[in-house]
Amino acid sequence: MLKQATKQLAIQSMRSFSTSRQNNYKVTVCGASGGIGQPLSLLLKQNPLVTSLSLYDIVHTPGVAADLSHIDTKSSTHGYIGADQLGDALKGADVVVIPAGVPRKPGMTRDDLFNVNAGIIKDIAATVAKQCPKAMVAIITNPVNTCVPIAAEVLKKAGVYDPKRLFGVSTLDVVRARAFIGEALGVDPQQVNIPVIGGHSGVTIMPILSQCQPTFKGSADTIDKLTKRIQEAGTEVVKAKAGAGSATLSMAYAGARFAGSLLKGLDGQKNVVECSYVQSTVTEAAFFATPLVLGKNGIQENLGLPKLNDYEKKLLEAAIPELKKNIQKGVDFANA
Ligand SMILES: NC(=O)C1=CN([C@@H]2O[C@H](COP(=O)(O)OP(=O)(O)OC[C@H]3O[C@@H](n4cnc5c(N)ncnc54)[C@H](O)[C@@H]3O)[C@@H](O)[C@H]2O)C=CC1
Ligand SMILES: O=C([O-])CC(=O)C(=O)O
Repeated sequence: MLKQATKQLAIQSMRSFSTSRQNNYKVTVCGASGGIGQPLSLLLKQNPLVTSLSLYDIVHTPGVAADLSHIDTKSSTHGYIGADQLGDALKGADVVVIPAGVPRKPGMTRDDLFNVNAGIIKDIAATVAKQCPKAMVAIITNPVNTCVPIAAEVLKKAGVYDPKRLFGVSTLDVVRARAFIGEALGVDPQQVNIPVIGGHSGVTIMPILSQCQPTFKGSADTIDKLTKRIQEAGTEVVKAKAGAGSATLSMAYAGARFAGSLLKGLDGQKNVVECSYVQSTVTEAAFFATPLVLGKNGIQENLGLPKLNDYEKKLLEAAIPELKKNIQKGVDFANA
C-alpha cells in the first residue's frame, strides 16, 4: 500500500517536473525584414520565453538582426539571409512564424497573392520538415486559407505532419473584432471576448457576435454592418495605405500574441486559448478556425463551433464552399 503511494507520489513529481516551465525557446521568423517581420521580431525580442530569435529573409536580415541585438533583453538574435541559410535559421526551432511573401495592393484579393506566395510556403515547409519537424508552425502569409493546406501536404510528404502543430494565424480578425466592439460598447477592448471562426478572407471570416462577452446587442442592421466591417477590415487598411501594402503593425501585434500563446502552451501554462485556422473535423471544411486550447504538443483541445444563431448559420453556409475551394487549390498545388 505504502509502496504504491510512494510510487504515485514519484509519478506525480515526475509529472510536475515535466510540466514545469523551461523558459528556453528558439523562435524563427521567416520574412523577418518585411513590413510585418520587423515589428513582429521587435515584439518577440521582448518576450521573456524566447531565448534565441532567428531572423530569416532573402534581404536585409544582417541589419535587422544587428539592430535588434542591441536591445537589452535576454534572447540572442541571429540573422540569416538567402535560401542557402534557411536550414540554419530553422535548425532546432520550437516555433516558426512565417510572414514571408508579397502583400496586397488596392483592387487585389488575397487569392491574387497565391501565384507568388504558394511557392514560398512550399519551400519553407520543406525545410521545416528537415530542420525542425516538431516545431509549432504559424503561417501569416496570404492566402492563409490555401497556404496552410499547402504546408500540410508538404509536411505529409516528408512524413512529419502533425496537425496539432500547424496553424494559420487568424488572430488579427479577433484583435480587430475586440477593437471595434470595445469602441462600440465604450469598454476596454482587452475586456472583450469573441470567437472569430472560419478562415481568413472575406466571407470566411465569421465573428460570432452572439457569443460576445460583454453581450453585444444591436439591431440586425448594426450586427450585419459590424460583421461586414470585421470581414473587410484587411481591405480597409489596404485602401488606406493606397498601394504601400496591407496591415503590418496590427498584424505584428496579433502575430506576437499568437506566437506568445504557442510559447505559453509549450511552457506548460494552463488555459491558453486562441482561435486559429487548423486541420479540423468541426465542419465539412478540412481546415477551419475555432477556439483551441494550446499546450505542450500544440493543440490540446479543439473547443469546436460556438453556438450559432440563424444569422451566423447563414454566414457559415456562405463560408464553407469558399473554404473548400481555397483548401483544394492548396492541396492540388502541393501535389502537382
Ligand atoms: N494572416 C494575416 O492576418 C495577415 C497576413 N498578411 C500577409 O503577410 C504577408 C507579408 O506581408 P508584409 O510583411 O506586409 O509584406 P512585405 O513585402 O513588407 O514583407 C514580406 C517579406 O517577405 C520576404 N520574402 C519574400 N520572399 C521570401 C522567401 N522566399 N523567403 C523568406 N522571405 C521572403 C521579403 O523579402 C519581405 O521582407 C503577405 O502575404 C500578407 O498578405 C498581412 C496582414 C495580415
Ligand atoms: O488584407 C490583407 O491583404 C492582409 C490581411 O490579411 C489582413 O489585413 O487581414
